[in-house]
Amino acid sequence: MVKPVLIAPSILSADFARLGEEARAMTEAGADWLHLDIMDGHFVPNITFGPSVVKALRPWSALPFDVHLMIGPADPYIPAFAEAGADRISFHPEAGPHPHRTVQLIRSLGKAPGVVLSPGTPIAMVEELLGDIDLVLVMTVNPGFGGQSFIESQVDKVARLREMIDKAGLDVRIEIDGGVTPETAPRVVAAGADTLVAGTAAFRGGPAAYAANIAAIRGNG
Ligand SMILES: O=C(CO)[C@H](O)[C@H](O)COP(=O)(O)O
Ligand SMILES: [Co+2]
Repeated sequence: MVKPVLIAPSILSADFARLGEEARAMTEAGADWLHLDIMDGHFVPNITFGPSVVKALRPWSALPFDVHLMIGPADPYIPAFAEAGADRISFHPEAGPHPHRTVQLIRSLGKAPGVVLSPGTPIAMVEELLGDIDLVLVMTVNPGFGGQSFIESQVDKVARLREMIDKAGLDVRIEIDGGVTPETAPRVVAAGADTLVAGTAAFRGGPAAYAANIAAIRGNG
């Protein structure tokens, strides 16, 4: 199933003192979704922000908010992120003992569930959930920080996952997160990805460069 490639800039690389303006600038520059990285200093070795910041950002952009939870446990906080304005909520299956229950919770709140595979996490961790989710987020860096180098071995994982999804006739997006640049993007798209998160490559150069950055990642640069 071929889908148009969507670009989801991660505001992890935005100017945190001007987050609202940054969200608006990325929206006007042609982004498809805004990716919001939630880190708790426990599941990953970094801390970002919580539902109150998601809520504060909501008036600045009408784009879908793609919330990437790097928190453990995730379930107790999911209703607050849904209430704050998340449209899509993805979680790491290692964050709790019952990932299918987490999928059900996200769905019950009217949001699109996604499961995240870290570089060391096998496809088997999502296989039984594929029929119930909207998206698999394949991480091409270890979660926790922006600006890391793309991990090449994950390209083959994307290809295997695409084959599995297509063989089952499922409508599940494959999103890539970490080290996405105009150079790495075409390789993951060729392997079957249809949604690209970009932090560093989307926000470099400041607001005047955002439209060109997005076009370059999309392959129209
Ligand atoms: O989830 C993340 C890190 O855990 C970020 O979304 C990701 O790292 C984006 O940043 P960059 O494009 O700079 O790698
Ligand atoms: Co992310």
